[in-house]
Amino acid sequence: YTVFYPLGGVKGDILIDFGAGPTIYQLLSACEVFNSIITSDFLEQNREQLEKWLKKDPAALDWTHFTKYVCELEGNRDTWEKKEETLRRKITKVLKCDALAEKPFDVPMPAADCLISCLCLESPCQDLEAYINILKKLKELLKPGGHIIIQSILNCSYYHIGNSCFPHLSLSKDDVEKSFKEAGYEIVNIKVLQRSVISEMEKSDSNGYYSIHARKPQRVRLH
Ligand SMILES: C[S@@+](CC[C@H](N)C(=O)[O-])C[C@H]1O[C@@H](n2cnc3c(N)ncnc32)[C@H](O)[C@@H]1O
Repeated sequence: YTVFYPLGGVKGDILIDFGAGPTIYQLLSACEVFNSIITSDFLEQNREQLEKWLKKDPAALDWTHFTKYVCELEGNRDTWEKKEETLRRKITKVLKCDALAEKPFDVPMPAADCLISCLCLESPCQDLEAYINILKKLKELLKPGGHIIIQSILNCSYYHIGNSCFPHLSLSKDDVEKSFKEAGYEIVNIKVLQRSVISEMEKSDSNGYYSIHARKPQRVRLH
């Protein structure tokens, strides 16, 4: 939440959320500073969950706990209903995305001011080359000078949800920084938070979180 205006200065017209899963928590601050939000996920069942939340379907996931918390961080817990309404109004599309496809979206996309992606890219990417490749493809979705904000976990090779175990590309902070540079971004900031609880390692072997904010250069560099 500190990345977005007024604290971090990031704002604009169009925001893309890549690989949102069934979740909206990552858009709760952003919805105040973007006019239009395109959210997306690879799986149909996740996109259905997002549509349910948008339609206020009684079977939709309940995000009110998260909304109240974000409002509290922003200084006014009482405005949570207004914030949910703002977010519902600003999400204009729920699209299918695929990090491994030649084009991440199979429909024409408007150039975005910002793209965010949380806990997503390391699952489909099998190696560093694939991670750099998707970063390059995501850059094509941005306006010159556009922002990219990726948040995920570090040095993680697997994670469990319920009885399922998911593979995960294990990246160090150094790998992340090198990949963004290799993909042609200008890094604004990278933050790392070490994992404080080292119990429950059977659920995931990650040792921390990273959050990187980078920009597509304004102009193509001529070598
Ligand atoms: C751990 S979830 C993260 C969801 C959400 N962004 C969050 O922060 O909770 C990983 C997401 O990656 C998506 N995913 C898996 N393969 C993908 C692919 N090839 N392209 C894009 N997203 C993919 C999954 O559908 C899933 O929603």
